[in-house]
Amino acid sequence: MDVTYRIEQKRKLEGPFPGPKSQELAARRANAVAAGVASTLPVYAADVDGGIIVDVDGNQLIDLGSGIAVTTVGASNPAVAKAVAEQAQRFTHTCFMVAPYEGYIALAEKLAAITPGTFEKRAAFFNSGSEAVENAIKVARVATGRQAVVAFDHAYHGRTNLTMGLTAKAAPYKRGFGPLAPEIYRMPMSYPYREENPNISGKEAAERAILAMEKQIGGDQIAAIIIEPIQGEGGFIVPAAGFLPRIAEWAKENGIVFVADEVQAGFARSGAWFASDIEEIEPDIITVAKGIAGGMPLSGIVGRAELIDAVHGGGLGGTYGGNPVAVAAALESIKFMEDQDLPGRAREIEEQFFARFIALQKDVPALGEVRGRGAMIALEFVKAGGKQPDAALTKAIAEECLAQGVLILTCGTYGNVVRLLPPLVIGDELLTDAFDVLEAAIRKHAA
Ligand SMILES: Cc1ncc(COP(=O)(O)O)c(CNCCCC(=O)O)c1O
Repeated sequence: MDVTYRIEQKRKLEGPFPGPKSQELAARRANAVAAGVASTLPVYAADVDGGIIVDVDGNQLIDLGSGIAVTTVGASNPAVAKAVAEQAQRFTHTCFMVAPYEGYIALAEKLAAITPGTFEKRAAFFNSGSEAVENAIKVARVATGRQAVVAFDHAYHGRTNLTMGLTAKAAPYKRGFGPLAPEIYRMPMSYPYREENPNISGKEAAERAILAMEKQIGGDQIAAIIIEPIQGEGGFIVPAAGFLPRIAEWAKENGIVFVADEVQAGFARSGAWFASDIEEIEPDIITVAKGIAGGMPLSGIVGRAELIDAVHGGGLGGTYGGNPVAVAAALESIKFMEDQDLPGRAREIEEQFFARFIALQKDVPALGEVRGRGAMIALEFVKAGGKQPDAALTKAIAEECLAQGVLILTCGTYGNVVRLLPPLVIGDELLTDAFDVLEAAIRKHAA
C-alpha cells in the first residue's frame, strides 16, 4: 500500500482529556443539539488523516472506528478531496430526477462490474444505508407482488420505520418509536459462538430458519429475505459456513428476493470486495453505503435488472439520491481501493489481528471469541468460565483504550463485543500501537 499522510501518524495525548476546547464545545452542544444524538468520543475532531483523529485541543487519537466503517480510504483521502472539490466547483446538485448527469451512470456501471453475479444489473442511489434497505424492500415487493419480509436475530438494518422493524435490538434503536411496519418476520441466525449445539453446521442452521419460514409464513408469501453477510451492530457475527448459500438457494427455489445488506461489510472491509464474495453467493440485490464514497453520504442498491426494473417509472428516487459530489467521491474511492488493493490490505489486518488476539485468548478466559473477516473484526467478552455476556467488562476495556488515546467501538445484542474497524489506510506501526493499547486494557480489566 503506497499512502502518504498529512498528519504525523502518532498517538499523542496533550494535557487534560477532554481538553478545554472540547469541554467548551460540549457546553454549547448541550444547549443546541438534540440529546438523542449520542457520541462515543468526549472530544471534538479538528483534523483526520490516515489512522489519526486530531481533536480541537491537539490530542491525537488512533481511530479504530472509521466513523462506523465509512472512512475505509481515509477521512481526507487526497484523491477523493480533489474529486469532491472539482465536482463542487462545477455543480453540487441538480437532482438526478430533474437534470441527470454522467457520474451517476458511471457509478452504476462500476457497481455492476464489481458486485457478485455476472447477470444483467441495475443500480439506484440514495443517501443513507437505511434508505438503500427501504428501497431494496420496495423493489422486492413490486417484483414479487408479495409483502412478507424476513430478517434475522441480531440484525441491524437502520433507523427508519421499516428498517427499525427489520433491526433486532430494541434499545436504543426502536424503543418508543412504534408502531413499526407490519409483515416483518424474525428468524433464527447462525451465531456459531452462541449456538446451543456447538456442532450444528451452517446448513443445519439454515434448515432451522427455513422450517420456521415455511411454518410461520410460507415460502410463496415472502417478498424478500434480507441479511448482513457479516452482522455488524449485532456483534460482527460471521454465520457458519454453508448457512448463507443454503438460505440463498431456498430463496431462489421459492421466488424470494435475496437481499445482502453490505452497508457495513462491503467495499473491501471484509477482505473481499463484498462479504458475499467470500460466501460465494450472488445476491439478487445488494445494499451499499458507508465505505463506498470516502465519507461522503451515498448509498445504493444494485442487483438483477429484471427485479429492479419491475418498478414503474418514478417509483424510485429522492431529492439528493446519487448526489454528484458524493458520486465523484465514490468513483475516486473505488479507484483508490482498486489501485491500492484495499481488500488485500484488509486481509493483512485480519492476519495481524488473529495472530495477536487468538494468542491472548489463552491468558484471558473472559475473551470468549475472536472473530471477523478482513478489517471487520471483533472480540466477544464473557464472564469467566461461561458464556454469559459481560457488557461491563467490554465498556471498561473501551474506556481504558480511549483514556490511552485509542478510539474503540463496541457492539452486539448484549453489548459485549469490542469491534475493530480501522481505516484500511492505517499503517502497520500505528495499528500495532493500537493493538498494544487494546491488549494492555484487556489484561488490566479482564485478568
Ligand atoms: C448493515 C447495515 N445496514 C444499514 C445500516 C443503516 O445505515 P445508515 O446510513 O446509518 O442509515 C447500517 C448502519 N450501521 C451503523 C448505524 C449506527 C447508528 O445509527 O447508531 C448497517 O450497519
